[in-house]
Amino acid sequence: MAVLKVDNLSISFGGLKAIDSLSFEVEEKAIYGLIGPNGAGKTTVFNCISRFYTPDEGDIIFNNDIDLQKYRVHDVVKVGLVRTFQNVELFKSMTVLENIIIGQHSNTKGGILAQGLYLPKVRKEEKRIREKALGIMDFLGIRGIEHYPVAGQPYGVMKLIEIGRALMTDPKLLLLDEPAAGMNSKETEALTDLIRRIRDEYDMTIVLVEHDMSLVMNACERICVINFGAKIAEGTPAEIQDHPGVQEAYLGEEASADA
Ligand SMILES: Nc1ncnc2c1ncn2[C@@H]1O[C@H](COP(=O)(O)OP(=O)(O)OP(=O)(O)O)[C@@H](O)[C@H]1O
Repeated sequence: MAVLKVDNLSISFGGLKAIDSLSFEVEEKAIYGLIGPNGAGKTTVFNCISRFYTPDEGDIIFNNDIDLQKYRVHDVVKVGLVRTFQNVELFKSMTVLENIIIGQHSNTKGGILAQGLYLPKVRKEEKRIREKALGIMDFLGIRGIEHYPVAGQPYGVMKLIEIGRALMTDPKLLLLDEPAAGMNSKETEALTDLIRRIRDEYDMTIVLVEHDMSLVMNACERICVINFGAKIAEGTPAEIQDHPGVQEAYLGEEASADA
């Protein structure tokens, strides 16, 4: 079953067609990569799926029959879709644990009155949330820093905290925007393994945008390549590596960088 279906998606900014009739499907429990040269439109696709942008044309169907365009940006998490950002978006003066717990905000049980009176069920709920966050920190290998502020943490750790916050929402689909950016090769290797473990242990589907080809080729089972907002190839990592159109798109990028 396709957990995400992007059908004929287009969006323009002024005269620029950032996404051009793009279609792709992501099977349940897949790790799916969306790649392409700088400015190809990858983050724009994520922004359309997660409702930051409203496309000019096309459909985005989640979990078989949920039309995501009927949801507002802060409601998509309730249907099981969550994303991380290219530039880490965290509350830097708050602690690591507080940042992770914020992810649970949409799923908290207990009404305003119960919370205001701090009734036993609210205390029990807080304990449950705290234990869940600490369990996620254990899983991510960042236990022990829960009471430190996020500011001052290494960039690679901040990326993990952002993933932890996303996991708190029990997503069915996780969108990772450049999870390896700013990581060294050892951290990227560990992240590749972690992405697979997240899929397996949390039983979810992952779509990632990434420039680091070692992560893309080792973590993803299927890859969609876009350039100038349009799909130029789709297939397994081996098929994508051998695809002449893909090599050309990336070589074009190198040539313009050299100029
Ligand atoms: N809000 C916006 N207003 C105007 N143009 C935009 C907007 N968002 C994206 N674009 C343009 O759309 C195109 C695609 O941008 P996008 O950020 O999606 O590319 P990308 O593939 O994610 O790039 P990179 O790999 O460099 O992050 C670019 O030309 C960008 O300048």
